[in-house]
Amino acid sequence: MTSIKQQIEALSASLHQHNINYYVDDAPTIPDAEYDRLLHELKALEQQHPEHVYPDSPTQRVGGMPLDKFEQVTHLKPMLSLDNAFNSEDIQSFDKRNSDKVGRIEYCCEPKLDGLAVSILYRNGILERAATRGDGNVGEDITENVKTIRSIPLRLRGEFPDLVEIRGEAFMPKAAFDAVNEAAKTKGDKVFVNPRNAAAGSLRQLDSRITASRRLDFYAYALGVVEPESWALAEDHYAQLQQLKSWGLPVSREVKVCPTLPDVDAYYADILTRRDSLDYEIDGVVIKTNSIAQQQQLGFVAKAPRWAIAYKFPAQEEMTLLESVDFQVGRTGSLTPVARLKPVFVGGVTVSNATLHNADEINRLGVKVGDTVIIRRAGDVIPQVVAVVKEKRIESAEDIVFPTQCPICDSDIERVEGEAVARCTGGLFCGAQRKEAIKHFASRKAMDIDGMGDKVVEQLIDKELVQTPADLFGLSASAITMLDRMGMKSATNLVKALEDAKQTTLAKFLYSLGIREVGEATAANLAAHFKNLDAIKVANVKTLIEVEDVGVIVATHIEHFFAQSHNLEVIDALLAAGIHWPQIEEVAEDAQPLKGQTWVLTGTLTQMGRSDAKAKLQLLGAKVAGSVSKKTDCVVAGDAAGSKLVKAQELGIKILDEDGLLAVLNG
Ligand SMILES: NC(=O)c1ccc[n+]([C@@H]2O[C@H](COP(=O)([O-])OP(=O)(O)OC[C@H]3O[C@@H](n4cnc5c(N)ncnc54)[C@H](O)[C@@H]3O)[C@@H](O)[C@H]2O)c1
Ligand SMILES: [Zn+2]
Repeated sequence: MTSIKQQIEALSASLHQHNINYYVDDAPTIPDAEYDRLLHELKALEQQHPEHVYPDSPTQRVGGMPLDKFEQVTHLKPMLSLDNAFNSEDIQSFDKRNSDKVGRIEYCCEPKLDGLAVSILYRNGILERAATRGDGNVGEDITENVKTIRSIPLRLRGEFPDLVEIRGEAFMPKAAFDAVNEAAKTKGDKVFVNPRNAAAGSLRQLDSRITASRRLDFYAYALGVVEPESWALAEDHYAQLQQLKSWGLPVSREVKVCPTLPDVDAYYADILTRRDSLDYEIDGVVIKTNSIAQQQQLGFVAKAPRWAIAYKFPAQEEMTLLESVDFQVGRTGSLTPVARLKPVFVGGVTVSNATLHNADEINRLGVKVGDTVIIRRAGDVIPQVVAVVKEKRIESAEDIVFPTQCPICDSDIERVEGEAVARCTGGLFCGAQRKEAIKHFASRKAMDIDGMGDKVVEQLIDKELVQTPADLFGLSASAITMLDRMGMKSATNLVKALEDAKQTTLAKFLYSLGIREVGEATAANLAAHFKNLDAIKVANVKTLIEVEDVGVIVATHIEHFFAQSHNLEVIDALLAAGIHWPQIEEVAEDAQPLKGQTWVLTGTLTQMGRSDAKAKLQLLGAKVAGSVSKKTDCVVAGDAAGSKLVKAQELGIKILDEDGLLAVLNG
């Protein structure tokens, strides 16, 4: 059995290490809730065994420590932490303990901003020095960085003391946090776990240009040292904050005087409901004794004032076990790994699933099945796995393996090089992709089935009248009348529209299959190049990239699509249903009058889409380029054509308007 002393030492050592991770490296490895539990455990042990309370215990000292890469600043008055309360009873006993000593207390309530404490010294109204809290006695000189925060005045306004120290919270607004992490992910840099760590990491930069780019903000919440001491400060905390405001310092609009405890509870409840809509993170409210005289009577304990308390909100980060990973197929075939978690209460709800996004994200996190992970749920945002608690990794933890077959339709899964997302290639057949596939198939630029809108498609699938596009052509008018607001007349019209749609072109048919990245223009190029469907079915990447505008990625998608037997079955069924198109004639050289020419399209065409025009020009043999150069043979200038038209004029290149183009196309 370990002795109490050993237990206390082990807990202290662990908390000390977590303090370093959090305050020095800005990279905690466990969620705050877990840290708080460990600290609570230590406090309880120390209470039972006061002989083992050491002066350097994490319960006795502010957790931070100044880094020696910064100049050190000794605070004129220590910067302390706050005691925590987690429920209304905690607040009641806080109030009772204090009012027993000093009589009835009025409170001032403020949001507990989730950033880091900063002290700013103004001498004769000029910002002289700014420092972090550090270990409470010695902080770091971050003057240059603090000066980059736009809301902090470099010079005070109005009437102010000769020397005044302002204390407040520097924080990173939610939007700035998202932007910083988005950019870091793109660059493959380290991602911050939460806005607090991001703010601390940004403010403790040796290069203040980096700090400036991070869009930090600041709210003042207290006065430190003031000289001369006789200077007329207001007598309560709320009024002092108004003084700070009159000097030009930003003060939160949410600060409120709460005369009674029920007012305090109401304040807490109100701001908790608005937590998600605030521009910045808060992790609770700070309840302060409003009267400065009462504050002085109450004084301090080891590392916190007796006259204030932090009333914490439910944690937004928790840790739990990742039990398994499932793969969901989205409506466009994308495969999303979903973490199945041991249920955990976080952000006010019980969470048992979290998205892992894609393979890149899994690699970035280095997460395995069987790991203990940190889950973050802030507001309505879907729960995220933000980190692995590496120290809790078990030996039997297993790598997450992506399936090679679609869990819904068993088609091959492809992950094209350079793309983060893996996808099911069974687009025409896959149950997960059915609705999107058929909506696309029926759309105007594809098979152009009149009256087959999105709503109709959705109902046909929901009522299980249709599973693949081929089933559309077997629909009877009486079956169609089962849909909402579909009388016999409209149903008959729809059957007729289906019949009419069977007559199409190879290009439209290819486009309607919904092959990834095969748009109208590519479909037209494929049709013109291969001239019949059978040739396209057996084409491979090597032969496909010979087609105008088809690169390796598109070619890979096409090859994979036609390699799926289920897709081929649906195509056969479509042809059996009577879909047909005119044979594409071998185009003789002289039928390609624009062979060897380079054309450029610019401006808006009113009678056809740009991609249509491009495909038609290509059929006539022209190459269609994106920019004008000396090698350009002709520029088609639609409405509002701009710089390309000007350049063509400068180079003396032939210019056609839309009518001119139509004349060429219609031969
Ligand atoms: N995950 C980890 O490994 C780890 C390690 C260490 C600490 N922590 C977390 O850090 C927190 C403890 O940190 P702490 O000691 O810095 O204290 P704290 O953040 O709980 O409370 C004190 C701080 O609140 C801030 N504050 C915000 N708004 C304020 C306001 N209106 N008035 C006054 N102060 C305001 C100040 O910066 C002050 O220093 C806990 O939540 C703990 O879980 C986590
Ligand atoms: Zn599938």
